[in-house]
Parts: sequence; C-alpha cells; structure tokens
Amino acid sequence: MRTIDWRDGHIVLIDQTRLPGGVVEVAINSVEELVIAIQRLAVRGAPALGAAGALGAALAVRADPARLDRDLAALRAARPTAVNLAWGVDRALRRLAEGPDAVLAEALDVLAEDGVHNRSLGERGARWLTERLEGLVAVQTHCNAGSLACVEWGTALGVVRSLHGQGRLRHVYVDETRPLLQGARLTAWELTHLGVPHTLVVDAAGPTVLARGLADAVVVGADRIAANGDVINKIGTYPLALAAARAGVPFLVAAPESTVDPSVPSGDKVDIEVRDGAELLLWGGSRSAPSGTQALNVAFDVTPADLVTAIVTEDRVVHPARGERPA
Ligand SMILES: CSC[C@@H](O)[C@@H](O)C(=O)COP(=O)(O)O
Repeated sequence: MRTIDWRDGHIVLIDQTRLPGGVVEVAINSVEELVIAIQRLAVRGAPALGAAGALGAALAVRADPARLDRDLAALRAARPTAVNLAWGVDRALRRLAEGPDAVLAEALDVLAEDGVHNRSLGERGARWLTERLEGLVAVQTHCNAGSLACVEWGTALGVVRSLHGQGRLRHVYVDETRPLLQGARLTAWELTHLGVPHTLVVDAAGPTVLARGLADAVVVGADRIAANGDVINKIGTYPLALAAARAGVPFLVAAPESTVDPSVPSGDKVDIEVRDGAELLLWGGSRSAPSGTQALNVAFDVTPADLVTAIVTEDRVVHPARGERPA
C-alpha cells in the first residue's frame, strides 16, 4: 500500500499521526486540506512531501483558476525545510501548458519513480556498507526514512531492507525521535511489519549505542542536501554524526537526487522549520513543563559535510568527508 496516492479524482494518504494505533486513510479533496495535512504531519518525510507537492499541483490546476497562484504558494510554503515539496510542485507544473490531465500524469510519474529510485539507492547503500564491513551489520537510524516517509519502500530503511534481504542485517537501533516520535511510532512499526530485529532507544542514547560498539554504521535520510554536502535532517541527526566520527563508524545518508538542492551552497542557508513549542510542553495532553516555560522546537539540524562519510542516491555515491560535492 502506498503512503500517498491518487484515487477517483482525489488524494488518499495514510494519516501518520494515527500510527501505530491503526492504519487510517484520509481523502484530500483540495489544496487547503492538503496544506493542513502536511502541517500536522499526517503526511511527512521528504520524498512523500515531493509526491504531495506534485499531487497537490494536480489538484490545484483542476480547481478554480482564480485560486491557482494562491494555492500553489500555500502548498510550496506548507513546510520550509524539505526541498522535495517545492520540487514536486515544480515537477508536475512542467506540463501546465498541456492542461490538467498532463499535470496529473506528471505527478503520477513522480509517484511511480519513487519506488524505483528507493530500491536502487537502497541496494547501492547496502552494497556500499557490505563492501566495507564484514559479517552481519547493525545499523543505527534516526526519525523515519521508511516507506511512510516516501511513496513506498523507503530510503534509509531501503538500505536496511536490502541488507535484510541479503541476510546481512543483524539489528537496527531506532532513536525514538522527540518530540513527535517518528522513530518509535513509525520506524519501529515498519520494522515490526518487516520482521526486522530492532531496539528502541531515547535520542540521547544514540551516541552511547555507537560508543559501545553496538552499531556498525549510522544510516539516515535527508530533507535537503546542500551543494557542498551538508545534510539537513531531523533534529538529533548531527549528534549522531559527531558520535559516529568519534566511534569511527560510517555515517551514511540515503536520499533521492530530488533531495539535493544545488541552489543552496551550504546548510546554513537553509530555512530550518521551528514548530510550535506546545509539541515539547505537552505530553499526551498534560503539561511536561511548568506553565510559563518557553520552548524552542527546532525541527531539523545541519550535519556538516566533513562528518558525512557517504551520500547514496539512485544514481551515485558521493563522499563529502573526502571533499566530494553533490552539486
Ligand atoms: C526519507 S525521509 C528523510 C527525512 O525527511 C526524515 O528523516 C525526516 O527528517 C522527516 O522529518 P518530518 O518532520 O517527520 O517530516
């Protein structure tokens, strides 16, 4: 089942806020509804946001032409950090002159390519690891870069799935990924369904997992990759990269080419999303900090290129720590 798809003239998506409680599908009939779904993280993860952008553009061009510019601007701006969202909008609009059916066809191509690209980059990432590591491989990951973050298959979890398929995977350590628990709720849910052995740890334990030699590599996805190889991903990725360097284990980033943004020279130029402090201050509806406490809810961080051992995409491997640039 795809995370996001087009059915009977509208978008359907799995509401990720409802997992792991249950798989609940939501129908999206307008750009306005889609923007809300993106902002509340019902659909999330960079490649899935690319698909949402493309399908959202298809919805926009079928609606009232007087709203088109406003709808497209709202869609592009729904979340600022993952470059894939605006990329998906622009990709579908390439065929605007041919009419709404052509825009939809282009959007559906984006969805079809997602699974193909993810399988390819997953295999490339697994090969990169098995050429360097002996025996069974244990992986540490962060956030969710699985099929739920894409249309299907997954990026970092695509690497994990390839390793698992080859009988080369020992274990996956999953950071819970505060404050919205994409690791605990989504990655652990996916790995459970795949029959992949895994262990959940609090985010702060990630560096200790590496220091104790429990994981042989860190494998994560990305929301944006700057031209110099800086990697922008879920907050908490950068500490893992520091710990991986200290422990001498590779830090591997698995992402499609659509996540590379040649227009951004380095990570410090990327708009990092700051979300509502309530996500930190409330826990299951009750306060986790005294009333009046301020919260800074920074949703992403920048891992400098010199800590990124390799980036694998559907087309290539780039080694930023050796000075290679993705763009
Ligand atoms: C293949 S998904 C890569 C990233 O998008 C993922 O690691 C991530 O940081 C997602 O953040 P989210 O806030 O859940 O959209």
